[in-house]
Amino acid sequence: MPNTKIKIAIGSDHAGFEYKEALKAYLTEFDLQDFGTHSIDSVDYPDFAHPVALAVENKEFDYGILICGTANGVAMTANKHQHIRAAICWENDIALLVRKHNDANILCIPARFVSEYVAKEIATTFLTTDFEGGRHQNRIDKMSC
Ligand SMILES: O=C(CO)[C@H](O)[C@H](O)[C@H](O)COP(=O)(O)O
Repeated sequence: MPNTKIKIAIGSDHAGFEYKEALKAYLTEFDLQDFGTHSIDSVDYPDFAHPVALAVENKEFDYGILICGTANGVAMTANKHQHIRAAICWENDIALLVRKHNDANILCIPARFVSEYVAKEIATTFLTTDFEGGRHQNRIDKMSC
């Protein structure tokens, strides 16, 4: 039987490590691959954001999830990659809209500013909401410079 689960690349720095572990345990209906980090020892977020973004850019994974303290470092790093639309989400409706309107393909969670409950809610919404297309596709087409 083929594995039809949605494939997710997940990564974090030390600030996001505990939420990454919680999401791995929670998102059991998805096929998650952990790109690290693997402890709370201090690390540099680009060392994890680049590999996750590259894996999504290369279409090896459907979506990415990146977690750091504010989510800004991982988002800035991931958005350096072609065809990556990494979106910082801190509440559920934003996760909904970055999928519906922006076709975001990497979810960035600010671990130091949202509860674990909200992080799980955001991740579920992000991974189960479809892009609306239409006028939003036109706008995405204009993003590249
Ligand atoms: O939030 C961040 C900046 O975008 C980073 O992800 C880090 O988590 C943060 O800078 C870590 O700070 P620390 O003082 O080294 O723990």
